[in-house]
Amino acid sequence: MSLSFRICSSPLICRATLSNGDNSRNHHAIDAAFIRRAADLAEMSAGLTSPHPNFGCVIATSSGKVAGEGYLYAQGTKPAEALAVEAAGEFSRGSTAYLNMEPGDCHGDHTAVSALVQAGIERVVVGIRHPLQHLRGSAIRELRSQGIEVNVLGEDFESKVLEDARKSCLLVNAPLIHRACSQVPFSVLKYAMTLDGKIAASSGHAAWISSKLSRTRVFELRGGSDAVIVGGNTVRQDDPRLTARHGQGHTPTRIVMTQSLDLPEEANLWDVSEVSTIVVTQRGARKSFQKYLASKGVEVVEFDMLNPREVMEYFHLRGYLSILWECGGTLAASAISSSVIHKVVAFVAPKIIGGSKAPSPVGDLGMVEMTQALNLIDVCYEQVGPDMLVSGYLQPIPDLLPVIPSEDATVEIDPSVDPFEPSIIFFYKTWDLYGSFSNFSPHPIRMPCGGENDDYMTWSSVEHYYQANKFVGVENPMAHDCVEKIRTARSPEEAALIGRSTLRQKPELVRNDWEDVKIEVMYKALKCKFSTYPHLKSILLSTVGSVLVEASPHDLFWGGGREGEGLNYLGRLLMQLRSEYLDESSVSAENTSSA
Ligand SMILES: NC(=O)C1=CN([C@@H]2O[C@H](COP(=O)(O)OP(=O)(O)OC[C@H]3O[C@@H](n4cnc5c(N)ncnc54)[C@H](OP(=O)(O)O)[C@@H]3O)[C@@H](O)[C@H]2O)C=CC1
Ligand SMILES: Nc1c(N[C@@H]2O[C@H](COP(=O)(O)O)[C@@H](O)[C@H]2O)[nH]c(=O)[nH]c1=O
Repeated sequence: MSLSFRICSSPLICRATLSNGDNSRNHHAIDAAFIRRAADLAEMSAGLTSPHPNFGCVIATSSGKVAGEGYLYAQGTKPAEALAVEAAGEFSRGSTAYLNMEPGDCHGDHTAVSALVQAGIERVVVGIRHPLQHLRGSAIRELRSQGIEVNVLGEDFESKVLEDARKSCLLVNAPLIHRACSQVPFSVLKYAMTLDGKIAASSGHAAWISSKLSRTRVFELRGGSDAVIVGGNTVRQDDPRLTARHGQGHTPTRIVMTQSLDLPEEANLWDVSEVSTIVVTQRGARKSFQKYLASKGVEVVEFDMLNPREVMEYFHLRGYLSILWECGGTLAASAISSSVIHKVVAFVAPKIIGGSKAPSPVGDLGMVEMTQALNLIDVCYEQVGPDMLVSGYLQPIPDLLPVIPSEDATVEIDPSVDPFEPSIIFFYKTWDLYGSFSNFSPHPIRMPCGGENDDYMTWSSVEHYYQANKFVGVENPMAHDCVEKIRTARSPEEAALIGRSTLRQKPELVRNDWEDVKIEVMYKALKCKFSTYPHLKSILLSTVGSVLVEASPHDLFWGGGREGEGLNYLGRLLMQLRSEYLDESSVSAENTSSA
């Protein structure tokens, strides 16, 4: 079965026609086709302004007619959903709205949600949930609370055709999804090469390999990126402009990566009258040239270790979502080796230039056998004028299902958690609302000291017990001293300080099996604490259904990390304990009722 669209302008009544005439039975195919259309619309907003989430919306009537469409023009402009219902007018009432992605903003009068509600939309189909943790699920909940049926692909129903449609939604917002899941911007390596695999002649001359049409596509790619990056050699060789001459809004920042800072005094990139340029270099490189660049308005950023990963982490922190790499093979190889390149876009021109010294798109990666070659995924082929455009991903788009902070395994640990709409309780400092979950909370526990005699001792906090256990059982008087120092430490902070610094400075005092037993040690201490203090157990049980996350930005093992990158083992152990207490109480309730 095939589905075809005719897009009309005003009055925007278009038709999605099922070729076999049956438009009632195959709902999945219809939903999938409209969602793909919403993703195509979303794609249109890429590059009109600085990259932002791309939103598209299709309003379809119950008979499968497209009544209205819209896409977000730029951040702060009318939501795609509002544009679509406006276009659909009275046809919105009772219709279905197809959204490539859950809207972020759902409170107030001029949001996507209010537009859909006020227009009388009956059903909303969402391609993917919003990838950012703090926004995910809110709009869906709000729509449902207003009585609108909401279906999310992959959650409410699954099929191959819907999975493909969902993928198009992931792809159209790949940079945002990467931002939500990793510490680097989404990076695309683009190059133009001859049929014999050269990106320039042996002389270094490269203007031009690809056709004018292909180069226009490059302008569009630039327009959809936050920044374009090249290496020092490309600046010396090509004197590029790297502007997005596609006639529309956004122009990306230009970035030059150079170790030597041995760059020409006159270069197109030093003209920052329309677009800015940032030069990233090794700390201390050519200070006088740095001053010269600064006088031209070029920003220079020094790095202790100039490498693609450090540079990408830096631009991630500066808020960059997507980067287009237009460098030569030397820097490209370094970037691929550092795993910062996610997608490759190659224009292959039907030309042969030859030359054993002519540069190729990717320098040495240290591979010696074809079995080591990197295989692209989701490869696309497209003819652009005389050239062939081959693109594909070096790394898959991270999937968003199911979404639990820090670890998908949370649901396995605690089945009471809804994998799709987890409510999250963060705890960290002892004075916070759930501060008693912290290991630093002032709740002494009585536990065996772990030595040979296994006498019970009182530990001022879980932290005291946990830190001391690093050195328990080690046949060294200094280890015994350390345990005692930690046990008598005046605060959990002091206990942590002694434990952590001794582990770093005198690793020989740490028990050999520490890495294997530390989770068990923590679990026992937590179990003792929550069993000793009934009111703490009640607080823990009151959180049923919520994900517990220790909001430590530094501790990526016990805590959830700054952006959910931590393993959150403390949160996980507390959820496990909660689950066990729940099981115990349901067993005792059963016993009481059967007695
Ligand atoms: N057809 C096409 O699509 C393209 C063709 N070209 C052509 O390629 C040739 C240049 O290729 P190439 O020499 O590989 O140029 P690159 O753009 O890869 O520049 C390499 C330079 O990048 C800088 N650099 C900074 N950090 C690193 C790092 N960690 N690893 C590697 N490099 C780093 C260094 O600059 P420094 O020496 O200043 O310290 C290095 O010399 C030119 O002939 C150009 O015309 C270039 C781009 C695209
Ligand atoms: N030679 C070559 C490309 N080269 C890339 O384009 C840069 C020049 O950009 P600009 O100065 O803005 O026109 C150059 O430094 C290099 O990064 N690109 C292509 O699409 N096709 C080509 O054939």
